[in-house]
Amino acid sequence: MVTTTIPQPQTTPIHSALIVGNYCHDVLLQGGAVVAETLGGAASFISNVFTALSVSFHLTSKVGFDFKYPVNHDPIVIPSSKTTVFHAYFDQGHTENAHQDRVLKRVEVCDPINPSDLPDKRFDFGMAVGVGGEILPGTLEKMVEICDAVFVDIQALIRSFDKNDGTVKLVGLKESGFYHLLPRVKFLKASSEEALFMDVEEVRQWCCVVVTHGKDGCEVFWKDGEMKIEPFGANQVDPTGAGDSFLGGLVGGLVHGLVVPDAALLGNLFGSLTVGQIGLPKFDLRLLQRIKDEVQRRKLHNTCWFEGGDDSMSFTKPDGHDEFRASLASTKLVPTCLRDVPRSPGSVEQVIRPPCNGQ
Ligand SMILES: Nc1ncnc2c1ncn2[C@@H]1O[C@H](COP(=O)(O)OP(=O)(O)OP(=O)(O)O)[C@@H](O)[C@H]1O
Ligand SMILES: O[C@H]1[C@H](O)[C@@H](O)[C@H](O)[C@@H](O)[C@H]1O
Repeated sequence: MVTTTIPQPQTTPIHSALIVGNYCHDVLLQGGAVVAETLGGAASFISNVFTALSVSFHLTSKVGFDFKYPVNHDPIVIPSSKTTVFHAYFDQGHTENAHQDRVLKRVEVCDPINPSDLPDKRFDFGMAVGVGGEILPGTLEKMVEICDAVFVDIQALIRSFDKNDGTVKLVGLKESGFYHLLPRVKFLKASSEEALFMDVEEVRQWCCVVVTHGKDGCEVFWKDGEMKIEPFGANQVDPTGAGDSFLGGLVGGLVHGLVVPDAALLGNLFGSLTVGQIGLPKFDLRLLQRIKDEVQRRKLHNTCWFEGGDDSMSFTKPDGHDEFRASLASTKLVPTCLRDVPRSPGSVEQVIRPPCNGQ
């Protein structure tokens, strides 16, 4: 019998995604002076990358009556509360238990996100991406119940805040109150500073762990192996949100059918694009189109790894990985034009002067 294969149309898979974490106001300070004020929060950086990559999502975020930025996905406004505010001090780095490149202080805090604030429906995947302690253990528990796969930024779990001045400190993951939920989490992202507060060897038995290393790229750890993923060059002016955009790029890549090592390259690319701008980055439209074209050409799956694809295949560095990296790097080489830059949410930020010079 002769059989024919009907060619399938090239479409972007539709997924239902849930992002959970509060928007915040970021104030960048250097030498005792305010150098910029911008929209912040991992939820805003990730939404920005998802929108750039045409990934649709539902967002649960809380802000206060004073929230001052336009956003595409409306937050829940709490009339009796102020919006969470972080002050980032760029000349006080290298203190014990703090971010290496800056000291962060949470100077206002909005209400936590309760389990009852989450929608009563199921999602293909969810992202727990709090910044100010707003995600409670019960909230993460509900997320793992209503989402088929959950991605977690460890900063949502291990931050504590000094009682007097709000300085961000980190606690061990085991002591965080979230540890028992890790076997139900698919993916945990940590910066190299945050990774010191977890036992990577233990956690990788349960979920995929990715550790970001700033300008040196990232490492992916899973049960049976690990892999270093090369970075992209950048002229860093503000590191804020690099990890968030990284996570947006990585998950966006998985949604588009990339395997984990290739998706991590996309994460590195969006991290590098973010450090080159102050606050929430604006992506050039032609650059985005080139990135999306490369991703479409590269995708090896029609389903995602987190939808139960072949694990061994998803974690092996596939043939053509280095060529994919080179083609992504080349998307940045074509000169961009300011008039192509879309006005994204948060574009009314006030920038007074850059917080740090390129390295
Ligand atoms: N200077 C840089 N040059 C190129 N790429 C960078 C640079 N800094 C960060 N990146 C990219 O962004 C990713 C995340 O950066 P980083 O490790 O600093 O995260 P983070 O500490 O969580 O960031 P943040 O807390 O500021 O959001 C890195 O893995 C890398 O791919
Ligand atoms: O906007 C930033 C960003 O989301 C960072 O990832 C987070 O560490 C900060 O707390 C926040 O203010």
